[in-house]
Amino acid sequence: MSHSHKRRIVVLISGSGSNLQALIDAQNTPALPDAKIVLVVSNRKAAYGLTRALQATPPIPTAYLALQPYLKANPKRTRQDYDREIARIVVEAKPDLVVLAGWMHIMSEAFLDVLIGETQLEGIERVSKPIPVINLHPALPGAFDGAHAIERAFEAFQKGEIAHSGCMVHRVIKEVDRGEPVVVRNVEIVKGEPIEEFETRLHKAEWEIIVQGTAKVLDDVAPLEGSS
Ligand SMILES: Nc1nc2c(c(=O)[nH]1)N[C@@H](CN(C=O)c1ccc(C(=O)N[C@@H](CCC(=O)O)C(=O)O)cc1)CN2
Ligand SMILES: NCC(=O)N[C@@H]1O[C@H](COP(=O)([O-])[O-])[C@@H](O)[C@H]1O
Repeated sequence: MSHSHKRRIVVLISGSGSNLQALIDAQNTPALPDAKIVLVVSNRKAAYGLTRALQATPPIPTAYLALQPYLKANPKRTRQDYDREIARIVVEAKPDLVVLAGWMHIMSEAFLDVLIGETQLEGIERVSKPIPVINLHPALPGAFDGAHAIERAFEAFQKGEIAHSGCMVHRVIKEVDRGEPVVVRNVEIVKGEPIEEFETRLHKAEWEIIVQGTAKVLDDVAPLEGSS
């Protein structure tokens, strides 16, 4: 289907939002044409990424929902109920694409089933076309799945187990960080350097690949008008 209006992106964050900022800055540039971040969702109230969204021009709507307060307020509900609530917030924004940009929460199938139209939530239309979800991960495919990947890769390099590390954007499936890679970038680790220098190098690579990966999947799911 060719595209006549801005392609809609929802971004999920948990922290500083430097990758969200890369996406904000790339909107409607040749790197990310005809694209609009329509909502930023955080599971942490103090996430600076929420501030980045509100300080964007024009400001980007935000939503906040944390797991533990949700369970405390709803003692009969489960983590899956929480994930469905996140899915509701996301789907109501009618995205073409969902980007996990430092979202530090493992999504159960309850979330993914809503996004692919398998589950219909009460009060909202069933998703008619699966909404792709992608994730930015600070390691190479199959290398350091899960949390704290940067530290684990750096430690493995010190032990001589790896020659370099990297980062990737991948599709999100139930199995954490095992979805199909969309963009993969090797990142050098220099012998003797402090982890901070490696981390800085890696984040700079992430800021590039998150835009590339978002543009690539958007072009798959909502091609620009006139594109082949
Ligand atoms: N179903 C999927 N969910 C998520 C994926 C995925 O590929 N499939 N990617 C992750 C992102 N991620 C690494 O890239 C990641 C984030 C968080 C965790 C984790 O262990 N989270 C803990 C809580 C940690 C905390 O609150 O500090 C948890 O969820 O219990 C692992 C990997 C996003 N989700
Ligand atoms: N497993 C997921 C994970 O570790 N994600 C990592 O969180 C950081 C978010 O930074 P940001 O909040 O500045 O964009 C990024 O380094 C991203 O790779």
